Parts: sequence; C-alpha cells; structure tokens
Amino acid sequence: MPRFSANLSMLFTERPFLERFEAAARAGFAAVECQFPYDWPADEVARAARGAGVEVVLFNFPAGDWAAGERGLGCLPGREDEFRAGVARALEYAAALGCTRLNCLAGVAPPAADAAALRATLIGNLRHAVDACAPRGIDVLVEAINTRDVPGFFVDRCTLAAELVAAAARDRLFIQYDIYHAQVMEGDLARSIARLLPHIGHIQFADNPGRGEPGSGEINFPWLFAELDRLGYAGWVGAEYRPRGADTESGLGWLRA
Ligand SMILES: O=C(O)[C@H](O)C(=O)CO
Ligand SMILES: [Mg+2]
Repeated sequence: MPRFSANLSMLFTERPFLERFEAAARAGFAAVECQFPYDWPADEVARAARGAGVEVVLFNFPAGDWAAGERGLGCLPGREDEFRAGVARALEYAAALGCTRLNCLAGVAPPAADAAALRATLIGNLRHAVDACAPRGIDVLVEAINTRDVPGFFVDRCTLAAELVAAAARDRLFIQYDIYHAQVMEGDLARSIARLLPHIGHIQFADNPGRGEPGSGEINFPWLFAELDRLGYAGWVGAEYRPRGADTESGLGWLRA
C-alpha cells in the first residue's frame, strides 16, 4: 500500500486549520501536506503538527494574489523578485515544519503572452528555487494543473512538466504528478506514471469528474494504488480531494480498504 498523506487544505475542512493535523492523525494518516500554510505563523503550524505526531511532507510556494485569480508566479515575466521572496518565505516555513518538498505552481499565462518568454521565466525561476532549496535538503516540484478547472494554466500536462524538469537540468527538481489533473488532460494514467516515474517526486489524487474521493468517479484507485506499489514508487501519495460528505472521516473508506 502506498504511503498516504492528507492534504489539509481540502480534507478535514470541517475543522479550523490547526485542528486538522490532529484529525488527520486520528484518522490514521502519518503524514499531512497543505497548499498554503502562510495564513498561520510557522511556529503555530509546527506545534500543531508536532502535537499530532504527523510529518509535514509538502506545501506550495506562495502563488500570488489568489483572490484575484492568480494561481502561481512561476511563469510570469516581471514577477521574478516576488517569486524569489516567496521561495525565501517558503524556506522559513519548511525549516520550522521539517518539510523537505516544495511545489511550484507555474501560474496562468497572461492573455497574448509569448509562450517562449513564459517558458524561459519558469525555467529560470525553477533553477533559482532549486539552488536555494537543495542546499537545505529540500526538493522542488512542478505540477501540471488541468485547464478545465484553471483556464490558461501554463503547465497543463505532466509531459510538459517533464520537459521543463529536463530543460532546467537540476538535481532535486521533480514532477508533482496529480492523478486528477492528469486524468482530465491526458488519461492513460498507469503508462504515464510508469514512463515518468524516475522524475516523479510526489503524487496527489482525486477522482474524476468532480474531484471527489476515490470511488466517487471513473478512476480505478484500488488497481492504481497497487500499480504504484508494483512500479516501486516509494514517495508520498497525497489525498487532495473534496470529501463528498459533511465530514471527511465518512469518506475514508478507500484508506481503510
Ligand atoms: O490544485 C492542485 O492540484 C494543487 O496541488 C494545488 O495545491 C493548487 O492549489
Ligand atoms: Mg495537486
């Protein structure tokens, strides 16, 4: 069985953020991740994780003005200083939390932007992030997000994420393979995971359609989880879905199974 982590930005949201760590531990998770911890002081987040006895395995670099529709700064020309400040902030949280993986969201391509300029900006930012993170023992990830949910997201396929990882040419830079986004955009999950496996540093999942828990849609998760074992994937697999019921616990049948 893969090693599962609970994404606390989507699971256990029936509780305040700092209480979700304990809830995840009680439900059987040894590890948690989140999208953005920055609304809470790093020492309070660290205390919650320590108190619950869970490892914090992943979160994202700051991603710009979320309320205004921004979904990452990685590919945005002219925003490099802000991206770098975000890397520094993420590193402070990572140190407090003992977290060794940080995910870069590329962002939404501005209308009529030059794709070559966006790509060059993203590669430069990924190199900067790795150069800042690797000496601290932290891996950097880049994730593909589907453009049905986030129209215009620059890195829309895992194949593109893989190309960017190769182009940036840095050790400790990996793909964050989100099974939900990959199913929407590319399908053929097992073959694609097998092909990209040496470059995958973290996996996340939700079912499709609806981004619900395993069993709510079309993906055969028992088979796919067994396949991750068969392929020898040893990293974390993050549950990043919207629970269907009012409480997260009632939708954890897939974990018990
Ligand atoms: O939406 C996703 O799949 C990402 O993992 C994320 O953290 C964006 O908020
Ligand atoms: Mg994801």
